[in-house]
Amino acid sequence: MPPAVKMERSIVKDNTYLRDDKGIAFFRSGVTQQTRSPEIPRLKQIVAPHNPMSTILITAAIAVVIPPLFLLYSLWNSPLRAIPLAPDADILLGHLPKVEADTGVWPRKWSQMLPFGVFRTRFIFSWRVWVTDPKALTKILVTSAYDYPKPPSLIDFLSILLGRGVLVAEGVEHKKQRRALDSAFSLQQIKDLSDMFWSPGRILSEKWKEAVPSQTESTRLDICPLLSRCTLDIIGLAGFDYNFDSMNREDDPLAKAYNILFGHPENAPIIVHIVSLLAETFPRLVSLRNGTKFIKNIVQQREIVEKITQSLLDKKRRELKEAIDNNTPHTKKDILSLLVRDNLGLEDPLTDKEITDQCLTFLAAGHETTSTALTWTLQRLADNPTVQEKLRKEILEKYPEDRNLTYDELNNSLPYLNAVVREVLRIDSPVPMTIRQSAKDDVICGYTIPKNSVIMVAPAVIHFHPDIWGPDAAEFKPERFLDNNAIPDTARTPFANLTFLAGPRNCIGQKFALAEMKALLICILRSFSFEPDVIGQHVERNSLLVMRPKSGQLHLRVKRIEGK
Ligand code: HEM
Repeated sequence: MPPAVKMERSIVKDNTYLRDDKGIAFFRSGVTQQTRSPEIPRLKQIVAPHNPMSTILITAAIAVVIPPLFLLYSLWNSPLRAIPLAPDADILLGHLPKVEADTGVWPRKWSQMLPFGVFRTRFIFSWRVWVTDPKALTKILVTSAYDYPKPPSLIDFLSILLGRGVLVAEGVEHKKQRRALDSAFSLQQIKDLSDMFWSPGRILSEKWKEAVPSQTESTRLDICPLLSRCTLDIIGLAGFDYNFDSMNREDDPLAKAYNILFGHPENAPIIVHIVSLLAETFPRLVSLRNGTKFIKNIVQQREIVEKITQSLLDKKRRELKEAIDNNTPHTKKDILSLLVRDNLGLEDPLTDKEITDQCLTFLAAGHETTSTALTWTLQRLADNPTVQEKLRKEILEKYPEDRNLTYDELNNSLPYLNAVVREVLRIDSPVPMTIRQSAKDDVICGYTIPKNSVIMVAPAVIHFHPDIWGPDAAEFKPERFLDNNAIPDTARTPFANLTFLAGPRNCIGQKFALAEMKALLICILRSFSFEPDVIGQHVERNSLLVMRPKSGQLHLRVKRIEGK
């Protein structure tokens, strides 16, 4: 017979009790045989007060109460509380609803009413530090860029979407990838690629002509879908010589998987948003997010994309090998072909996975950014008929014949087009804000920034600040980019204009994007004029990664240009 003490312990530990009319029977986990103890009266005394339900309730109460208390205490105790706080916070959600409403509008107001340089908002349980001061931005984006990575929970989410391409990689991994990509995005390379913009641009025009039959009356048209398909086709061709042909057909497997991946990330279930926020403080919670149906579906689609991009990579390798074996020039111009070629000569070459992850990265970074930039351009032109007319006149006078312009012609011969594009990208930056998290303690604008603080870098705020861009900062005025003297000294730093960010993580595709926007605008403005659907209508914006119209649509009244 085992000693009484030993039995007591095993019962309490096993925690599985049954009471019968003769006393207490206890079971060991996994042991089916019922054992009865002669020590029953004493055991009864020990075990009887334990009610499993109350234990569960107490544990649940602790689990619900302790983390918020801990978070509240961290908020209250944070050195970030010395930074000026934006007003208008909701008691529970803080500034989150206002920051999410109509991109940039509220943070812009706060930045202009609080002292210049830095201010703070609250997202439920965590502070966000918004930086507008150029010296501080130099540190965050350039001199200490690798000490301000993207927040780990964002990296985790982006890795699920994109793999670990250059947009997601951090530190040495990022430096390696960026070096490997540099020559594929060199000026010469972009010049070679710019011929690829014209054919999709003309298909877009033809499609719109079908939708806008009359030359005398305007037609109400949602301009978003075809602009989006057109830039998808361009990045497919330029990125990896892949023809989605998405303006003509909808059954391409890569386009289908990609559209599910990136369709509408803002439609993710609320649990995904909440866990993402909490994961800033409790990183392990990301596993909860990753178990959702939403994320599992994303992983499935990414696997489809990965199979296709791997077969594209194999094709590029075969083409390169053939050229080498036959001693013929390797004439492929797409970014993936160049990456495969350049990779051969690298001391520390990219792995297959690193290369295929770049394909998804190019799609994600280079598709919606450019199409939404064009969406906002057409809206600005519709609202500003004088600018629209002046721009069309410049294009038609300089190039009456419809032909493919070279990169140099696009860049150097149409100053007003250049000014319009730069102004739209300033005032309607497609990436209106980006987010970083300090990897160590630091001091910014004289304030202590402890490790793990979340930093907001927001073109949608900086570009509207009168202390940087002058009193007309909020106005759409392409002319400011025609006359160098019209730009105040405070705006003549890379940190005043952050559409493509700055520093080692700036947009690698910016020359490509500018040339693409110009080529497509030429194709469009030759054939169509635009008016607002409703005069004076404000189009609300929404941005998870890219700033789109909130409704997902933008209707304009479109008319054919006579004779075109
Ligand atoms: C108007 C169009 C575009 C805008 C406004 C834009 C803006 C940006 C911004 C703000 C970033 C930095 C994001 C961050 O670190 O938080 C970025 C990064 C990037 N962009 Fe663009 N982009 C545009 C078009 C393109 C195109 C066409 C491509 C490719 C062909 C491209 C490729 C990339 C890549 C690969 C990165 C990651 C760079 C790195 O982290 O080293 N972008 N872009």
